[in-house]
Amino acid sequence: MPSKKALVRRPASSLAEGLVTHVERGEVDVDLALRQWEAYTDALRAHGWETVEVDPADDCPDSVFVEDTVVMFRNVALIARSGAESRRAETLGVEEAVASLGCSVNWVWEPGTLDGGDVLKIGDTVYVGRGGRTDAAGVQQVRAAFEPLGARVVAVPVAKVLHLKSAVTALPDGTAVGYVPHMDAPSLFPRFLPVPEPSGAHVVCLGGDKLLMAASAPRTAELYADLGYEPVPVDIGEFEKLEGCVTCLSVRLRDLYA
Ligand SMILES: NC(=O)NCCC[C@H](N)C(=O)O
Repeated sequence: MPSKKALVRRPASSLAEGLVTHVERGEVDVDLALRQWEAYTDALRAHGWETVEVDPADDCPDSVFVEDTVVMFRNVALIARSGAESRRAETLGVEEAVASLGCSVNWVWEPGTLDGGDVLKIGDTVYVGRGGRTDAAGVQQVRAAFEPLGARVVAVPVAKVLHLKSAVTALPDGTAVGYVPHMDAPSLFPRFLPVPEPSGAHVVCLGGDKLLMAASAPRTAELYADLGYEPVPVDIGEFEKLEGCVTCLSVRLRDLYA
């Protein structure tokens, strides 16, 4: 039976110093961010996900964006090596967490770089964004780690946004959903639905027809509802100021052995 666990990591007290690359820095309210994070994790639990907290890392401002530190394929965890040097120390607690859940653990090795936000899985196809955080060696290491397990890795150029998944994710039926002005190569996705808002392109499939998504994309929520999905909106405004989105606040573990 598939597992329904999700790694999450409490926001660091230093959250307000998180990186910004493609947006202007806005003031982050850390208390509000904590309340938004709690509501986000409540939404996961309300839909049957057991949340597993990685130990907090107060000296790593971006550590709440746990998705960037590890990529799962089946029960194999590939520990990332961020293209942002200031984020590299985040992986320590994550290694411990995935190992204690019984995952087989691999690492992206120097000089390769990879952020988990650049990896989008649709079935056995693993799209890897090659952009500001993930380099060619990182893409190659994803191939080496996952293709022997049956994955097909497709490299996708990413120049306009932080990560591949800043611009495109996927619905439960495998349709890619993306905000075209932020994409470099939409034609790489064989089944593709354009959405009208940047944050509408970010969905976390909660199970069945439920889609966790940002409250900042009401028109896209209407589009999904009209297609028979049930949007579950959460306000993650403080994380959006740091280029975060709903996907980056958790890592779902759906194929654990135990
Ligand atoms: N996967 C993601 O979308 N991660 C967001 C990371 C935001 C963080 N401030 C960063 O620049 O690394």
